[in-house]
Amino acid sequence: MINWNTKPIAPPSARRLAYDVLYDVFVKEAYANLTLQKVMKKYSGKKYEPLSKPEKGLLTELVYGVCRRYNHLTWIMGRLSTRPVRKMDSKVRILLAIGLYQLVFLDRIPESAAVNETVEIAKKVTHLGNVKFINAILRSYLRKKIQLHFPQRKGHELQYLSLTLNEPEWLIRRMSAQIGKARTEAVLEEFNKAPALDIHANPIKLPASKLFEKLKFHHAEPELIPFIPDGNGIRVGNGDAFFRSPLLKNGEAYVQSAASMIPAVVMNPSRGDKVLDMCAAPGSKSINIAQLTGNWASIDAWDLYEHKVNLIDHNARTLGIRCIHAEQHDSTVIDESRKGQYDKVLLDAPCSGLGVLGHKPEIRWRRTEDNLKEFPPLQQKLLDAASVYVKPGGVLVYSTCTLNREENEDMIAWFLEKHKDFRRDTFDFAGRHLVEGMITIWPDEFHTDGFFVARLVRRNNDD
Ligand SMILES: C[S@@+](CC[C@H](N)C(=O)[O-])C[C@H]1O[C@@H](n2cnc3c(N)ncnc32)[C@H](O)[C@@H]1O
Repeated sequence: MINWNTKPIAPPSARRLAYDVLYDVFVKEAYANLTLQKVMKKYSGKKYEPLSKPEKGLLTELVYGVCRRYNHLTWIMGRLSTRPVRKMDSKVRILLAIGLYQLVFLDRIPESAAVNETVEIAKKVTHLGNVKFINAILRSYLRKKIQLHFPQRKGHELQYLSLTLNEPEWLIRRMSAQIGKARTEAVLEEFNKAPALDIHANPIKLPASKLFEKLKFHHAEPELIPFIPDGNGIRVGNGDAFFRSPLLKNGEAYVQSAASMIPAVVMNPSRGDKVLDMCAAPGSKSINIAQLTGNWASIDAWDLYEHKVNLIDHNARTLGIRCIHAEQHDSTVIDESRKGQYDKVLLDAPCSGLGVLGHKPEIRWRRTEDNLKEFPPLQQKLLDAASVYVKPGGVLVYSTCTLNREENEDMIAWFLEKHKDFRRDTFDFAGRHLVEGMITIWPDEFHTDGFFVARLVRRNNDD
C-alpha cells in the first residue's frame, strides 16, 4: 500500500556523494560522467529531497577536480606521509584526495569544513586507524603547505610536467615525441579545463535557427559552433538551463561534442545514399548522417553489443529518425552479401580515447602504454572489412577520438599501402583545403575533444 504521508528523505552531502562516485571510478573502473549522472538522477526523484544547486556544483567540482588533479594530490600525500601512497588503502587515498582538493584548489571552502567533513565521512566508511591517519595528513598539510614545492622544471622536466599537467609521464613522453613539446603542453592544458557543453540541433523536428531562439528563451546562452556548417552545432553557456528545458526530452536537440559532429560533415552524405556505419552505438554519427540528408538516406548502423544496438534505436526514435536500421553485428566479420553495396561507409573505430581526456579525465590513470597496442590490430581488421563494402567511386570515412599517430595517420598509410583501390580524397573544412584527405582536431585550437578524420575514396574501375 502506498503511504501518501512519506516525506522525502534528505540526500547525503555533496562530499559523501563525491566519495561514493570516486570510489566507483577509482576502484571499480566506472566512468565518472555516467556515475555522476546516475547519482544526480537518483537524488532528483521523489524518494529524496532534491540536491540543491550549490551541492550539485560542489559534487561535480569534487569528482572532476579529483580526477583531473590526481597526480598533484597524490604527490602531496607522498610528501606528508611515511607510508608510500601506493600502499595506502584506496578508501584512504580517495578521502585524502577529496580533502586535499578542497584545501589546495577551492578557496571558497573554509579549511575546517574541508578537514572535518572528510574525517566525518572517513568515520562512516573505514576503521579508526585510517580515520586518525586522514585527520593527521590533512592537518599536516595545513601546517606545511608553504614548504611544499614541485621539483624545478630544469633537470626534472618530465616529473614537473606530469605534476603540473596531471598526466602520466609515459603519455607526456609519447605525445611529445609524436607532436612536439609545445603542442603536447597546449593540448594537455586544455584537458584540465571544464569542457563546454555542446548540443546538435535536430532539424528533422526543428530548424537550427528556431532551436537557437528557444535556447535563448530558456536562458541557455547558445552560441553557434563556427566550424559546424548549417548552424547545427551549438555551444550552450548555461547547461542547467538547457537540461531544465524540455528541448532534450522532446528530441529537438541532443548532446554531442563538437568534434564528434565532424565525421558526418566530412562524409557529406547525399539524399538517397546507402550508408553503413560499422561501429555505430550510441548512434550520434548515424543520426548526424540522417539529419544531413533530411531523413532521406538508408543507414545500416552496426554495433557489437545488443544493448548498445537498442540504444541506437531508442535515440533515433526520440529524434524522429526513421532511416537508421540498427543491427547487432561483429564488424570484423565480413558479410559477403553486402560487398560493394554502400555509397558511403563510416568506420568510427574503437580507439585509445586520448582525445577525450577532457570529458573523461579518469581515463588518463587507466591507460598504460601497453594498452595502446591493443587498438591498431583491431582497427586494421575493421578497416579491411570496411574496404569491401564501399562501391567503386564510393567514400570511406575513418575517424577516432584519439591523438595517437599509430591509430591515425599511420593507420591510413598502412591502409592505402594495402588497398591500392583506395586513394585519399581532398576535402574542405573550417576554411582549409585538406589535400592529404585527413584532419586532426586539436583541442587547443578547436576547444573541443581531440579527433582524427580521414576521407578515402574507392577508385572507379577506369580510375
Ligand atoms: C567510438 S565508439 C562509436 C561511437 C559512435 N560512432 C557514435 O558516434 O555514437 C566505438 C563503438 O564500436 C563498437 N565496437 C567495438 N568493436 C566492434 C566490433 N567488432 N563490431 C562492431 N562494433 C564494435 C563499440 O561497442 C562502440 O560502441
